[in-house]
Amino acid sequence: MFHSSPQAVLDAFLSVVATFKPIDVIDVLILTGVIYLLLKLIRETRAGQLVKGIIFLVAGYFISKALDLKVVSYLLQKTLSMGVLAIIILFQPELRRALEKAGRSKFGIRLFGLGINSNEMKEKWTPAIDAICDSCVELSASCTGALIVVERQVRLGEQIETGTILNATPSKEVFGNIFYPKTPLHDGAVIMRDGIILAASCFLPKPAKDALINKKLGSRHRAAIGMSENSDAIVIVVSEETGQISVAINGELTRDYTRDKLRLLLEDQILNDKTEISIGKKKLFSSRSERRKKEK
Ligand SMILES: Nc1ncnc2c1ncn2[C@@H]1O[C@H](COP(=O)(O)OP(=O)(O)OP(=O)(O)O)[C@@H](O)[C@H]1O
Repeated sequence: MFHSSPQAVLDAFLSVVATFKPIDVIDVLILTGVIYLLLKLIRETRAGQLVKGIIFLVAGYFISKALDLKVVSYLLQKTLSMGVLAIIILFQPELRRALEKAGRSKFGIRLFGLGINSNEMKEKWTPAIDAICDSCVELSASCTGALIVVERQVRLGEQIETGTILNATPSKEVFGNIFYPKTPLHDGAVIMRDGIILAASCFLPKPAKDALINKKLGSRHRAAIGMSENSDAIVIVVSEETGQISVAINGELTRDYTRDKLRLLLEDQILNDKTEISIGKKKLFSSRSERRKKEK
């Protein structure tokens, strides 16, 4: 029987303190970190509703137990024990994104040695950045729609499989040919890896909350937002309608890039490996912040 008198609580507390070892601090810190990440994941996804449902089921289980409702408590117990599997299936995209995010964090990259030496990056990407900037300016002037994905730590094999492998050295002529209307590869996105045009005509994922996005944005811009939400890729869009150059990073689309601003951003992001946009651009759409506002 549990005695909850103040003396019993104090005794229990003192016995915990007496047996506390330095390793327990690490134990507590890890548990705190896991709980913090879970709460963050729940806040940022539709998991919040599910957690409310689980609390409802747990409360129902204890009430039915207390009232000795055998069948109801048996059914609730079985439902709850299957809950873990259901959560994994229902939240597969969110769990996957969270694990990918952990893997591409600075700690994860260092831990698994995935970082690429900066000289190597410069060698591979400097001519590619030139080609992207030159091409975007030309495509913009002729109002030719374009979608260019720069792959970073997260591999985009799933999207690459939907397109056609090219392995081409980037240049404004090659980009011009790919995106020229009515040619076989103009539809879809180009994916670049290690400074090379790896594939063209690739299909990109939709944003998680398509309905919350500015209605003025068409499918090309939405695909750019979706791809940048699902990975750490930089996605460059040239609008067929207005010729405007936009960039999506981390689910946020920023617009009105000139050649110089685009070059600055790409150098900053790719060569200096910045994870956030560092030039002062007005955000047209912020999927995460907008989502949070709507969910409040
Ligand atoms: N999921 C996707 N993955 C890759 N490319 C896509 C995707 N959705 C649309 N596109 C590309 O965008 C084109 C359609 O663009 P749409 O006019 O709907 O978009 P938009 O954002 O209004 O762009 P624009 O300003 O260029 O008109 C398609 O022909 C295709 O090339």
